[in-house]
This record gives sequence, structure tokens and C-alpha cells, in this order.
Amino acid sequence: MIQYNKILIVGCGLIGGSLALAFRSHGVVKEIVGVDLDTEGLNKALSLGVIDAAYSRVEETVSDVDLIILAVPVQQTIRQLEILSKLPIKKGCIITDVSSTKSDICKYARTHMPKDISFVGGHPMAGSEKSGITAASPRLFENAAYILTPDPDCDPAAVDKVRKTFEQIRAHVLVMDPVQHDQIVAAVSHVPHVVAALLVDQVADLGQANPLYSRLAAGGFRDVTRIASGSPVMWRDIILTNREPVLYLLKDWIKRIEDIVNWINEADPKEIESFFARTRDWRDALPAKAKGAATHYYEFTIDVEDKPGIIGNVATILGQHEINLRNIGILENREEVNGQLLLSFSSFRDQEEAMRLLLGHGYKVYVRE
Ligand SMILES: NC(=O)C1=CN([C@@H]2O[C@H](COP(=O)(O)OP(=O)(O)OC[C@H]3O[C@@H](n4cnc5c(N)ncnc54)[C@H](O)[C@@H]3O)[C@@H](O)[C@H]2O)C=CC1
Ligand SMILES: O=C(O)C(=O)Cc1ccc(O)cc1
Repeated sequence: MIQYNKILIVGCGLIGGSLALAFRSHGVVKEIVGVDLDTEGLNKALSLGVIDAAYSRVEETVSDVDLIILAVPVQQTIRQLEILSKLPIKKGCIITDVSSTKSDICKYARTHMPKDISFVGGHPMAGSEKSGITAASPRLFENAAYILTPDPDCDPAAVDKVRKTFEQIRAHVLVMDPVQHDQIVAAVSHVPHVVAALLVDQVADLGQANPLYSRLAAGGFRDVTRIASGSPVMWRDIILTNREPVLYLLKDWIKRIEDIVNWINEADPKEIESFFARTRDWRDALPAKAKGAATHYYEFTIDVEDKPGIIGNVATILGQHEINLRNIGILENREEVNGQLLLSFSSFRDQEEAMRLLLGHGYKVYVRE
């Protein structure tokens, strides 16, 4: 079992916060310190107990940490590596990152980082369209692929330690070359993001002249465009650091769009049906989504006042009655949902019992569909 004395998380948002929570719940670390430019988010991470101490710059806390996690947008990750390369880092400290693209970062680390610092590039294939500490979850990485892209010259003991660290939070670690990584994620993540944004852009333009477009944008449109709600800064950096593979695939798209335009133009039923049949078959054959953070079988929300200690209060009520709370999260996006605090349980019995208790303590309870 891996246990670090002190981990530094640079960027206490969705991914940094989720890693901190997962490390805590799996005994990976004794103390977690956080750095973030956004003081509001950083203070929230501190008051929620996600981190033990908060700093505004890495310089203030770096000297005695054993593992540094860079969880900031891609271009900021490179900037942080530059800063770290000039600081007195503890001997044996390992640096890893979580950025969605790997070639530029790994190239920078290989050419600029001191040789006695082990940098192991990383990318958890788990996340969401939400940002910030309030969207963080300790179970985000359970059953998710976690890709590592170590340099061939990196100390194998450091790579092994990083692998074991992420396995301990129940992720499935895969080691691959950064260039291959970027080509694959361009197809399964980056181009889909561009396409989702294009779909939204088209309907948004049409909607300017007619509000019925947004009123009728339901079901399928919402499913296929969910990811377009992601952080614009994060996605800007991803696209700008993976230009070649993204451009290659978008040019391929133009050809594919031309094919579909031709089949529709020619009213070709055979081609149109066979296109929908082969894409459905491939989609249906994808492995079933593993049970992870996104799957909460028994959950409800409650209304709570925005004051310190409220989460602790709810957790205490449930803990005193030995109800196993699986996850607790603050909902920022209140669309179609009553209640700000989402509680998830492993069983229907726990959910029912928790609802009864919290109602008894005066909380307003809302069951989700
Ligand atoms: N959102 C997702 O689903 C996933 C994101 N990633 C990668 O994880 C990284 C972080 O993304 P999220 O956690 O989603 O974003 P986020 O926006 O939730 O968190 C990023 C945090 O970094 C802070 N930050 C930005 N620049 C900084 C700087 N120079 N110094 C200190 N703090 C700084 C921000 O204030 C923010 O709190 C990105 O590189 C992204 O590509 C990887 C997998 C999934
Ligand atoms: O919202 C989703 O479903 C995502 O796919 C999130 C995501 C965003 C960026 C990544 O590099 C990895 C995962």
C-alpha cells in the first residue's frame, strides 16, 4: 500500500479536488496542501476539508512534498513545470499532471526539467462538463482508465509508484506513448467536443430569430451536446495543444459530411440506412459503462443553508444511525432540480432511512427521477 506524507495539488478544481478526496478515502496520504489562483475555490476546498492547507503559489509550500499533482489547464501545466524546474524540490519527489493532452507537456518536461526530478505524465479518462471544487467527487476515478505517459528515461520506480497510487484509488492504469495518446483522445474526446459545440452553435444562431428552437431543444439534443457545457479555457488549451490530430480528423469529417450530403441529396435509402445501421451496431457493442462516480442508484437532494458545517451536520445525523453515505455533492446547476445537496446511497433501504431521518430533522427532501 502506498502512503505519502504530503501531497501538493496545484489546481483544486474538479479533477484536483476529486483526486484529493479519492486519496483521502483510500489512505494514499497523510496531508494534502493545495494551490490555486482562485481564492474563493481554494477557501471552499479548505472549508470542505478537501485540503489541509491552502497557498496561492507553489513557492510557498513545495519544499517538503512527496508528490505534486498539476491539475490546471494544459498551458498552465507547462507554466507550472517551468516554475517547478527552478525551485528546491525534495529529493525523490515525483511530479505528475492530469492534462488532457500529453505530447507538448511531456516534451517540455523531457527537455526542461532537471534530470533528478521524476515527471510522469498522466490523464484520467474521467470527468464531466462541470468545473470547480463543488463538482469534485471521491469516486470519480473508480473503474476509469487512467493513462500514464512516462518518458522512456524516467526512473521505473517512480512510474511504478505513480501506477500504484492511481490503482489504489481504483483506476485502471494504462501506460502509453504521448503521441499515440493524443491521436486517440483527439478522436474520442476532442473532436466530439468540437462537434457538440458546433451543434449548439447552429441551434443558437437559429434560435436568435425564433425562441422555439431553444424551447424544443430537448432529449437527444441535450444528450449529444452535454459536453459543450465544459470550461472554455480548458477546451481552448486542449485544442491548441493537439492541433495536428484534431485538424486531421476534422478534415476527415468534411469528407464524411460530403458523403452524407450526397446520399440525402440523391435520396439514397440504401446508403442512409446502412450508415445508421453500422454506426448503431458499433455504438451498441461498446463495453457497458463501468459502475463509477456517475452512477448513483439511490439518491435524493435536500435544501440546505449555505453556511459552514452543514455537510458535517448531515453526515453526522446519518453516521449516528449507521447509514452508509456513498457520496455527497453540492449541486451548482439547479436546472430542473430542487435542493442543493445531493446524497447518494448504496441501497434503497439506506436511502429511505436517510430520507426519514433528515425529514425528521427539518430538512426539505426531494427525490430525483
Ligand atoms: N474536466 C474534465 O472532465 C477533465 C479535465 N482534465 C484535465 O484536468 C485539468 C483541470 O481540469 P478541471 O479540474 O476540469 O478544471 P477546473 O476548472 O475545475 O479546475 C482547474 C483549477 O485550476 C486553477 N488554476 C488555473 N490556472 C492556475 C494556475 N496558474 N495556478 C494555480 N491554479 C490555477 C483554477 O482556478 C481551477 O480551480 C485540465 O488540464 C484538463 O484538461 C482531465 C480529465 C477530465
Ligand atoms: O464529460 C465527459 O463525459 C468527459 O468526457 C469529460 C472529460 C473531459 C476531458 C478529458 O480529458 C477527459 C474526460
